[in-house]
Amino acid sequence: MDQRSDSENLSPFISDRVLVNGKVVPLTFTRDGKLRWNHNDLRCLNVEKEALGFTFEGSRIRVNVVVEKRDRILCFANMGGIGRQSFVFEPLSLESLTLWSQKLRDYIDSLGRPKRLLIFVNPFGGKKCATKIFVEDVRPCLEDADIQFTVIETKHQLHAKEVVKTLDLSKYDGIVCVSGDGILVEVINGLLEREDWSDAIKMPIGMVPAGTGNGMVKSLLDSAGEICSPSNAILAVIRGHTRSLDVATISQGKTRFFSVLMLAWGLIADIDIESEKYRWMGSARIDFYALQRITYLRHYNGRVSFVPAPGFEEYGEQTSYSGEPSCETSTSQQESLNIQQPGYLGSDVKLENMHWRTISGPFVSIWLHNVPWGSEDVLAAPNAMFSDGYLDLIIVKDIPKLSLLSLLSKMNDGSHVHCPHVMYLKVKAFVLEPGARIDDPMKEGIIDSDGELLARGNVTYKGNVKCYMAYDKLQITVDQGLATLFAPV
Ligand SMILES: Nc1ncnc2c1ncn2[C@@H]1O[C@H](COP(=O)(O)OP(=O)(O)OP(=O)(O)O)[C@@H](O)[C@H]1O
Repeated sequence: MDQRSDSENLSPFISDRVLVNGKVVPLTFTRDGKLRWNHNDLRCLNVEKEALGFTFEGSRIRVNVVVEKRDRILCFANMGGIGRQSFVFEPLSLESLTLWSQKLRDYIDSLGRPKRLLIFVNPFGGKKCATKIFVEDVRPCLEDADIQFTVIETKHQLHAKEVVKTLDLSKYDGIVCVSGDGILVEVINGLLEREDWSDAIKMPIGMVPAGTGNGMVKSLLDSAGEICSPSNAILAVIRGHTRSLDVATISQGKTRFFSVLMLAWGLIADIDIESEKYRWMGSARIDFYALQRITYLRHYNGRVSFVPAPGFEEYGEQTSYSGEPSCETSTSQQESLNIQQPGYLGSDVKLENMHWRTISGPFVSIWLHNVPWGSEDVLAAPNAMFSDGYLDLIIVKDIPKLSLLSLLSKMNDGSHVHCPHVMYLKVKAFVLEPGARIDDPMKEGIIDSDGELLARGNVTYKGNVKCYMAYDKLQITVDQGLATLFAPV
């Protein structure tokens, strides 16, 4: 809260007569960060909220401003809800010009905004329009804000992760992903696989929606009441506010995968991954394949164990920690990704000292979520919080097909969690022991984390993507607020 009195706030950094639109007017820059001038009527510009930066044009200063479209008078570019404008003034002497630029620079610097960004653009993500989004929505704002940036267009899967693992992080104040959630996950994994992971993971990461799901950036913008658009997303980066984000470590033997969005096994994973073969249908592929999966509903044997958050202890049966998953079975699909890393090993909490509960299958779906939105129109876990140190667990065991259909249709507003066939709780740690299908014990399932194929069992989806882990017991722990994201306030 601003402790300063009104008179302190209104005392000027600088007050002077300047030229605005050919007319000499008094202009004041007060300590509350507002520029005030009188041009026919009293005008006020909140530098922190509205100004991206300023540039010189000879003896004039151009303050580059963003305004919501409904407020705009003049707009140079249509940015989906946001317009770019500028306020130009001309100090009457060289000394005055120097003083104005110094005061504005000092104020903007005091806001802690990033000055140098590394930007990944994934031309392959979503509708393949990341490059267009970068050129039309992102770059003009960065230029207005006078931010230096280096752009890397990702060339293949794991390219962003490779870059981040060896990057000289001292050259940047943040990393921005113009992509879907996949590049974010690669960046997080790259940072945590570095030897200097404990410093590296403090690097703020920004997201600009250019993928299919965009669950993370939707969660960030929605939590601030903003629509999920590239312009709102890049403004959050430029303004430089951050929030911390829980990171889940999924481990199996010595293999680790760091997840920030979700883990799914059963129905959701099957729909997410297997519907890839209908990618030619566009976004309709998910609905089409979901219908197919409900019609021929699969039930999986298996077991989940978890440490419930306070208030959720009534779920499941009491059990004890069954020990770390050690996976001997290295499948051929997993080998190239199952590499020992020198980085972060996961939380060092004493899992054996915690109070474990367990639920046995058959299951229709197991879904763990770190943030509320799974994609722009799926509010998967309405109570999930960015840094509460817990994952939201959504379990569906048995359910009539019609109820399941209605449940899926309720996911766009999060009301599916109130369905009587759904268990919805928060957990601190989690163990998954995935089994085979009830109807055909020769067939197993898929484990999906953050849109990546984490593991696949026998005789299921045959995509040519390699898996990180074997279809076997795996464990998940949560590190509260380990990562940092640029976020609107
Ligand atoms: N040039 C490229 N060609 C092919 N794949 C790429 C390329 N660059 C990155 N990738 C891979 O594309 C995958 C998907 O990327 P991204 O997450 O940006 O989009 P998406 O899957 O459409 O969106 P979302 O994850 O939000 O659903 C990532 O796994 C990434 O490694």
